[in-house]
Parts: sequence; C-alpha cells; structure tokens
Amino acid sequence: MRITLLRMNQEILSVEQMYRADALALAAGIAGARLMEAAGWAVARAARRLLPKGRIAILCGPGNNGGDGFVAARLLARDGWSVRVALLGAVERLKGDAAIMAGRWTGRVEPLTPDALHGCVGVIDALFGAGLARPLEGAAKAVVEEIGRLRLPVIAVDVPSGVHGDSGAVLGLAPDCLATVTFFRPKPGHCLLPGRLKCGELVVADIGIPAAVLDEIAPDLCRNGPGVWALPEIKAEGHKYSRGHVLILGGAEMTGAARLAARAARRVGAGLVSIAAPPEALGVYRAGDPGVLVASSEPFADLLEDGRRNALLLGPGGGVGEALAGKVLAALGTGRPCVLDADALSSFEGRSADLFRHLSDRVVLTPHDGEFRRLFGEMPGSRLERARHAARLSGAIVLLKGADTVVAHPKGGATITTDAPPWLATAGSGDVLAGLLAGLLAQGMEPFEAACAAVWLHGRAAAEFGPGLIAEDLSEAIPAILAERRWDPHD
Ligand SMILES: NC(=O)C1=CN([C@@H]2O[C@H](COP(=O)(O)OP(=O)(O)OC[C@H]3O[C@@H](n4cnc5c(N)ncnc54)[C@H](OP(=O)(O)O)[C@@H]3O)[C@@H](O)[C@H]2O)[C@@H](O)CC1
Ligand SMILES: Nc1ncnc2c1ncn2[C@@H]1O[C@H](COP(=O)(O)OP(=O)(O)O)[C@@H](O)[C@H]1O
Ligand SMILES: [K+]
Repeated sequence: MRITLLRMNQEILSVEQMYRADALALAAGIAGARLMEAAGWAVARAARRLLPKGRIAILCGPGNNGGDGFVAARLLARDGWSVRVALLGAVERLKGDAAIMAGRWTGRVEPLTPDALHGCVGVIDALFGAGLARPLEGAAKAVVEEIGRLRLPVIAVDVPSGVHGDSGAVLGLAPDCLATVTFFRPKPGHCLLPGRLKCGELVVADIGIPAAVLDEIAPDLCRNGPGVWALPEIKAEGHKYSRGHVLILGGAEMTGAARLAARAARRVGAGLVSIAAPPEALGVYRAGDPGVLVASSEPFADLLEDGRRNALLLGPGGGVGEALAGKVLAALGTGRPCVLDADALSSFEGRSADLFRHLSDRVVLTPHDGEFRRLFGEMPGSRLERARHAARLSGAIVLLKGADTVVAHPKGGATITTDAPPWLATAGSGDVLAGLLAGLLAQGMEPFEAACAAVWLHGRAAAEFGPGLIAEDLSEAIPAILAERRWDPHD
C-alpha cells in the first residue's frame, strides 16, 4: 500500500532528522551562522510581538540554543529593548556559531542565577533545545523554578528547556511558555503531551533551510490535517450502494454506542448503515433512527456473506468476551476493511497474538490508553513510539486516542493530531469516531487516510461546536465541515 504524506509544510522531524536537515543545508553551501542569525531574528520578532515592553532576561545555554539567544539579545537591544543576558557556563567554552554570536554581543554577560530575572518583565529561554540530554539541574533548574514563581511570560527558543524534542516528555521541569519559536519544521515534542502544553503558541520559522533537504530525509511523520488525505468524492452518477454500506455490530446492554457510531457513519457519507443487533435488543435498535437498517446479529456469518457490506465496525458497546472475540475473527476473515474498537480490543486481553495473526493494514484498531494497555501490555516510550511499535507488532493501523491522537501505519507512516479540543473527552465520543472512520472506509478511502481524516473531522466538529459538547452533537456538526468543501457538479 502506498502511504502518501502530502507536503503541506506538515512534516514533523525527529531531533536526529533536524540535525540532518541542518547538515544538508550546510552541505548545500548555507553558512551555519546565517541559519543562526535567522533563528535569532525569528525569536526577536516573536518577543517584540508577545512580550511586554520592559527589561527582558535572555537565558543562554552552552550550545547552539544559547547562540540563538545571543542573536535575539543583539537584535532586541538594537531596537531599544532593555535586555539582561545570563549564560550557563563560561563564554570561553562556547563553540562554533554560538561562540561567534556571543562575540557579536557587546553587552554584559552575567552568570545564570535566579537573580538574573529580577527587574525583568519577560524571558527568552535559550538554555537547551534539540541537544537536551538529561534533566535540568543546578542553576538551570533553579532559574526555571524562579520563572514559575514569578509567573513571567516566556518565549522558548526551539523547545521549552526541559522538554525532550522527540518524546514531548518533561525532563525534570520546563517553563510554561507563552510561545515557542522552532525552526524549519516542528518536532514530535511540540505535538505530543505534555511538551505541547508547555510550548504555548508554536511558531515555525523559516530560517533558510531549503525544503529540498526533505527529499533526502524522507520524513514519515506529519501533523494531521486536510493536506494528508482527501475526503471521498460524491460522484454525480453515484447511488447509495456506491457510497458504501457499513455494518456495525451492536451490543445487548450498551445500545447507545452502536447507535452513535451509526449516525456518524451516515453523516460522513456512507450510503447505507446497518446495525447487527442481538435478538433481545432488536426492539431498542428498531426504535432508533429510522434511516438505520437493523438486522439480527445471529448468526453473524450470514450477515457477512453479503460483500456489499463493505466496511465493518465491531466493539462499541459490544460486551467483552468470547462471543465478541469470535465475531471479530469472523469479520476479519472476510478481508474487508474493519474497525476494531473498545470491547473488540478488550476481548483479546491476555491473548493478543490470537488477534494479531488475523490483522492487516485493512484493519484499524482504535484504542484509548486503557484498551491499548490491555492489548499491547506496558510499552516503553512516547505515545508516538508506542503507537508505531503496536502497529508493527500487530500488522494493523493503530489509532491511539487521546489529547494527542497518533495514527500509525504498520509500514511506518504516522500522524499526530494537535488541534482536538479537550471537551472531546465525553462519554460516547470514541463511538462517534469509530463510526466516522467506518463511514469513510465504506466510501473507499484507504484505511490509513480514513483513520487520519476521521480523527481530524472529529476534532474539528468538537472545535466548531465548542464547550458543552456531548457525543450526540458531534455527528450534527459534520455537515457544516463537509460543506466547507462545496460540491460542484462541474468538478
Ligand atoms: N538544527 C538546526 O537547523 C538549527 C539549530 N539551531 C539551534 O541549535 C540548537 C541545538 O544546538 P545544540 O546541538 O548545540 O544543543 P543545545 O540544545 O544548545 O544543548 C546542547 C548543550 O547543552 C548541554 N546540555 C544538555 N542537556 C543539559 C542539561 N540538562 N543540563 C546542562 N547541560 C545540558 C550539552 O552538554 P553535554 O551533554 O555535551 O554535556 C550541550 O553542551 C537548536 O535547539 C536550535 O536552537 C539554530 O541555531 C539554527 C539551526
Ligand atoms: N484531552 C483531550 N483532548 C482532545 N481529545 C480528547 C481528549 N481526551 C479524549 N479525547 C478524545 O475523545 C475521544 C474519547 O474516546 P473514548 O475514550 O473511546 O471514549 P468513549 O469510550 O466514551 O467513546 C477520543 O477520540 C479521544 O481522542
Ligand atoms: K530552549
């Protein structure tokens, strides 16, 4: 399967890839000092825009992050800002471009201590960036603690010092920033929690690294958004069958889950949606939305015989146990695109290998962190690393839900969604997501793209609705979002 991560300036580069981008730019004849000047210029620009006019503390570290700080100090001072520069370590120990930029700063450099903050109304944090290697300690730690106590507004250079660029983990502590100015492309640490929350506004500055370096680096991670996928076309000559038929397995007790999913699948454009209901619950489902087809789930194999039911969703409200596990394996046996959510995942706790051997990249697993643990056990690493590892291990696409939802393809591509609002955390919202995904699969989208699109539409629907959202509102917000891509009969 082809994984296309379209170029929309959405790529995310690991720390190592960022160093490669830097090295490739240098190899292309761009001077490192020029990149650093541009980086410092972007930081100074953000400071002018966001920090209160007054004395600014510029905290410089021993590496190139500190070098960017020296440039910002010079540019702000030239513009008449009062700045106070404090350095961790000795000026003589600075190397390369950072040493050059320290040399171009003609003002005073004081040692880094919490005192450097006094009398200041804002801070530029140029202590550590991509090179952060261990938790903050000593003077760096004391100063960051003091920033928190004084509640000073901070602009971070590259990353808030203490945030790990690859994982978003906070090593020890890190300042809560008003904004973070990073360069060329963001890193995973800007997108994953808790790092993302430390960053504040993320500014991605062009510092002159040519985009062509990406051809060599071939990033396989990007921020989720409409540039990554295209929604299914509504064809003039189409009919309901050509728009696909979603089959959702409903449960006997938690009947709301399948109904929420069914409505979402219909709103996102599936031509038909059927709920397969246990005989004892048929009445509940039949009393629901009149546009949903309802059939008995027993025997389930009979329902799977009709190949026009081309996207299958199992799990929401399904009831954990052998019965559901058996139906999951039957569904996977059809080879049709399949979404396994909630109870369909939990039913394989302690015997995930029985599931994995039936999976492929036509299947999307949509666990939240708890379901993920049940299926994959405790895994080390960031949510990105865990989702990627789980996708490789299981062979399926893994959509790991949360405030920083990750979609990972077993062959390597992945996206992180950075703009879903926190009020999505409401019961039933995961069922809606599963329904959106099944609805897109039924319309023929590739599973990886469908998973990314569903996550984005889900977050966008929540953002459009605003706080107070309940799961039922999500599907109702979908038409307005789809209408942003107006249908033109002459397309
Ligand atoms: N890539 C690009 O395109 C461009 C990158 N640019 C900039 O370069 C930055 C990366 O620079 P960098 O590689 O020099 O690393 P940086 O973050 O300054 O820190 C390394 C130093 O910190 C030290 N150290 C680490 N952790 C520590 C701790 N907890 N406590 C104490 N010390 C600690 C570490 O020491 P060591 O581990 O070696 O003992 C080392 O001396 C990047 O973030 C961006 O701002 C721009 O200029 C323009 C183009
Ligand atoms: N803090 C948050 N910010 C943004 N989205 C969130 C947050 N917490 C949860 N979500 C999203 O809300 C949905 C919750 O799904 P899930 O946990 O399956 O709930 P349920 O089982 O009640 O439907 C997921 O799509 C998840 O990504
Ligand atoms: K920093």
